[in-house]
Amino acid sequence: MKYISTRGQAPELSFEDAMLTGLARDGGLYLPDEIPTLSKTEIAALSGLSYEETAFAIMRPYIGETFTDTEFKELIAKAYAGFGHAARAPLVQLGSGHFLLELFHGPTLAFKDFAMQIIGQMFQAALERSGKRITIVGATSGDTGSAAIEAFRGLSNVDVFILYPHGRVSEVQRRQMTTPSESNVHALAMTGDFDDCQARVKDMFNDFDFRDGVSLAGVNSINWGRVLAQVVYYFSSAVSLGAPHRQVSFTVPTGNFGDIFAGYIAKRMGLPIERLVVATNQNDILHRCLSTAEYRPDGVTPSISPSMDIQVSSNFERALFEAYARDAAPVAQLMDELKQSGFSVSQGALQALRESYDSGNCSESETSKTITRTLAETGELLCPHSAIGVKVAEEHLAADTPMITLATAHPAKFPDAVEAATGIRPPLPPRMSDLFEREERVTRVENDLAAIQTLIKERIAH
Ligand SMILES: Cc1ncc(COP(=O)(O)O)c(C=O)c1O
Ligand SMILES: N[C@@H](CCOP(=O)(O)O)C(=O)O
Repeated sequence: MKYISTRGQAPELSFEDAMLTGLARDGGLYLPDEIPTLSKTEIAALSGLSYEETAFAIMRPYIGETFTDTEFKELIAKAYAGFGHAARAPLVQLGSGHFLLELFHGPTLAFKDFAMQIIGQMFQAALERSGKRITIVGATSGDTGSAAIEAFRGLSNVDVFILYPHGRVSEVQRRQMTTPSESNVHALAMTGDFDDCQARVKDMFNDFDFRDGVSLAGVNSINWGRVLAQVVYYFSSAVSLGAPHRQVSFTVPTGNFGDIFAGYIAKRMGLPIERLVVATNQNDILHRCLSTAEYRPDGVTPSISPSMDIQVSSNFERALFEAYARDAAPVAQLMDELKQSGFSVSQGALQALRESYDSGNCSESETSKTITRTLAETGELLCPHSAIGVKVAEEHLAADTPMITLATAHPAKFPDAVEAATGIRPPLPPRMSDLFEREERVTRVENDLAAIQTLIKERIAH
């Protein structure tokens, strides 16, 4: 299988190279040249498998010769061994036809662990083989950064730099990034919002001297490997509710569009998904675009769901590529327009997007009320991001099709918002109970590309 760029001007790569490359050299995102499909019989055969076995079955067709079957099974086993729940991604029932997929039992308590843990294993194996050393630079609104640091801390052939928006992540998220003591971990608190952090990361990829000089790699969901690993839990959850003999729908709290795009891939692979619902917070550019065709970022407004405070949604580019029938030219054109004031999606592409995705948004007060009400009605304590999913899902429930809402983070990552809504301050799991006593190590940086590049070069020279 070959990987192609959404902008059509970068070399085609193997899985291993696409994974280690991150952003394509034309600024686009890599996607497989064709999406493999599973027959009904093959999907039915997933029933009763462990999460690890399902991960192998779903991801294997994409990885080509990168790992042997035995190697890949070992990497998967190591990736999920540290999860705090035997099912890895348990499904709980919230109400009639409505289920919650708990994706927060990994080491950093957010869904990012599902992909980052296996990416960490795959990077390590590939780097050990090649003897190469890389510099990972990532942008985070809180969860990707902590998951990446957890996956790469202490590795001798990797430095990991994480840019997060200063003052705009929760204290737990910040401490998860600033308290690891390993010298290859570099938490950078940048002035600005998540979109600024992500833009600087993309600038670094587009500066080829810098990129090649530091052997830059990316673990944001610009990396296809991240999206691929997230496809697995769509299959595991749908099959446990009766797929492929029954359709299911999903609602996904959405920011950078990686998670819901993984659902789209699952559907293209043959999983009978009736609807994929994009749930946004007040930074609802995706909902507005799906409603009006207009994609015009107007600044991020901080919310109680900070991980979704995003207006320049990276993976929407992959969705556009599919909506334009994989024609890279209009996608490249729209991405150029995005650098100015934004763009309008053509009517044909809008129709294609609407065939794939429904959408809804959720205000701050609705988010809080949903946390309060869900606890009272079901006993489930939601994080604000998951609450947005639940609220929007409730607006899209259909009589005959079960709805699965993705619970993307543990409530203890956002204790202030949860306590304000319920009076309960959710405790951290015992393994993290000393998080607030650990010493923090962080560098404050301005939104200044050259200064950040200099800092990175100086740090890796040591
Ligand atoms: C807790 C949480 N929920 C939802 C999202 C949105 O996911 P995505 O960016 O894949 O759309 C994120 C981060 O992006 C997150 O950290
Ligand atoms: N919400 C994310 C934002 C980055 O998303 P990614 O999936 O592209 O890494 C975060 O928590 O950092």
